[in-house]
Formats: sequence, structure tokens, C-alpha cells
Amino acid sequence: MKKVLVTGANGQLGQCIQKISEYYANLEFIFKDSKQLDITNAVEVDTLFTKKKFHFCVNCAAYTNVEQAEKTPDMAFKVNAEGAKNIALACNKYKTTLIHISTDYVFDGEKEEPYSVEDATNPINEYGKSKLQGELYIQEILKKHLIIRTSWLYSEFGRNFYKTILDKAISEKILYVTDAQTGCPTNANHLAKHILETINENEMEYGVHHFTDGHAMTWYDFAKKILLDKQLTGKVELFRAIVCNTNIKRPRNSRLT
Ligand SMILES: NC(=O)C1=CN([C@@H]2O[C@H](COP(=O)(O)OP(=O)(O)OC[C@H]3O[C@@H](n4cnc5c(N)ncnc54)[C@H](OP(=O)(O)O)[C@@H]3O)[C@@H](O)[C@H]2O)C=CC1
Ligand SMILES: Cc1cn([C@H]2C[C@H](O)[C@@H](COP(=O)(O)OP(=O)(O)O[C@H]3O[C@@H](C)C(=O)[C@@H](O)[C@H]3O)O2)c(=O)[nH]c1=O
Repeated sequence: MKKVLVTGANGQLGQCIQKISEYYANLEFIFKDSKQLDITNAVEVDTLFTKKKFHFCVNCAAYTNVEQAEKTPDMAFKVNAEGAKNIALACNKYKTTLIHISTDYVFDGEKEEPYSVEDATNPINEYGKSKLQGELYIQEILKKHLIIRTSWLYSEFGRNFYKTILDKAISEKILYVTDAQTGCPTNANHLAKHILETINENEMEYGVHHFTDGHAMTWYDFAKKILLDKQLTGKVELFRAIVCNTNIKRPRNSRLT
């Protein structure tokens, strides 16, 4: 029986993994939320790994508030870079394979085509920079790792664009959504399944991988699709945002291939 530690287990992706975990009877899951395991505490991380022999660690713990990360980059780096480093050190010491989740925001968005794993990274905001530093630590410390970059996650869990648009469609009459960024919305449930299927495969190709649902669109297009799918188009008017109410830089194009 393979033992799988899932960190940040009460986040969006962590909850998607919990939801399907019962279908993987050959895997023994140990779910740890931020209260049960603080990945920024190296001693806490090491102690947990000493007690149990994990075959895999899926690191879902992260600082994901992109706007707040710009104001308090130290917080983002503490979790996304130093926290990832602590996990990588423990995985290396206790021979655990690490599956770490990263982001499309490691790219600057200046490329016209979708980004492949061979493309150079160049993050333009603090969240992206902190996530890239996490990737670099992992690559430096540990051979047995899989870094899965994904984008624009949404699901029934946690805080995400999909749920925000549904909430706004109820509370507001007009929605303004930017069409200045293009990316691939990805259902976090699909990513959860992909991760567990990958664990179940006998051979794992270490390194950086990209995983999305594959359909590129702007945030405006995505909002339109959400309203259509939920039959809310008559309830709220949707406009392309002319002025962006945020000063945070986000990649213009972050399609992943
Ligand atoms: N959401 C998205 O659109 C995308 C996310 N990703 C990446 O996917 C991964 C999962 O994201 P998602 O599930 O959406 O994010 P969430 O913010 O929903 O979940 C992250 C979880 O990490 C926990 N956490 C924060 N700090 C710590 C800490 N120091 N120790 C342990 N746990 C901590 C949070 O707990 P608490 O709430 O208690 O702080 C939260 O439960 C992340 O690595 C993210 O960078 C990549 C691309 C897109
Ligand atoms: C809710 C809303 C957002 N927007 C804009 C702001 C932003 O440019 C874009 C998306 O808003 P969000 O707050 O979801 O953006 P953001 O938090 O940047 O989303 C990112 O999160 C991190 C964790 C990732 O890793 C990325 O892949 C990506 O999903 O839409 C509007 O224009 N109008 C709106 O009503």
C-alpha cells in the first residue's frame, strides 16, 4: 500500500483530492491541513516524515492570494519558496517522491504561442516569483520530483474566479471582466484525478510537466461561459472591463501546452 501525504489538504485542490481519495483503495492517504502541518516549520515537517514513511507527498500547500502577495511578498516567499524547500528536504531525506503544484504565472506572458516546459520562466508578480523560487529549490534538492504547472484552477471548493463570478451574478447587476489575459481554465477535480492516476502508474517521468483542461480563453470569455452554463445570462449584464481595477501585473498570455 502506497502512503500518500497531502499537504494544504483543506485548500481547493486538497479538497478535490479528498473527494476522490476513496476510489483509490490501494493508496493510504494522510491529509494535513495548515493547522496540522505548517510547511514553513522545518522541524514540524521533518518530525512528521520521521514518524511515517511516505512514498509520495502531494504539496497542495501554497500562498495563492495574488493581490496580497504583492503587498506582503515575504509571506508568499515564506510559504511558496521556503515551505516548498522544507518539503523537498524532507522528501530527499526520507526517500519520498514529491508531486508539487506550480503555476502559469512563472511566465511573463510575452510569448504569442502557448508556453511549453522548455520555455524560459520570467515571472512578473510576487506570487509568480515566489512559486518559481519554490520550483528552483525542489530541482536543486531532490531528483525524485514532479512539478506540475497548471492554470486558472476552479472547482466547487475554496476561493476561485468561477465561484466569484457566480456570487457576483447574484449580488450585482453588471459585471466588468477583463479580456487582457488569456489562459486555460482548469477544473481542479481533473487535476486531482491526474495526480492520483500519475501516482498509480508504475513509471513516473520526473521533472516539470504542464497540465490544463486545454481550452484557451480570456477571463471575459470564461465569465461568459460560466454565466451561460449556469443559465444566468439574463440575470446579469457582462461587459469587457476597459479599466482594470488592479495594479497587479498578470501575464497577458499564460496558455500552457
Ligand atoms: N488556484 C489557482 O488558480 C491555481 C493554483 N495553482 C497552485 O495549485 C496549488 C493548489 O492551489 P489551490 O488549492 O487553488 O490553493 P488554495 O489557496 O485553495 O489552498 C492552499 C492551501 O494551502 C494552505 N497553506 C497556506 N500556508 C500554509 C502553510 N504554511 N502550511 C501548510 N499549508 C498552508 C492554505 O491553508 P489556509 O487557508 O489555512 O492558509 C490552503 O488550504 C498551489 O500550489 C497553487 O500555487 C496553480 C495554478 C492556478
Ligand atoms: C472577479 C473579477 C476578476 N477580474 C479579473 C482580475 C484578474 O485579472 C482576472 C482573474 O481574477 P482572479 O482574482 O481569479 O485572478 P488571480 O488570483 O490572478 O488568478 C490566478 O491565481 C493564481 C493562484 C494562479 O496560479 C493563476 O493560475 C490564476 O488562477 O480577472 C475582473 O476583471 N472582474 C471581476 O469581476
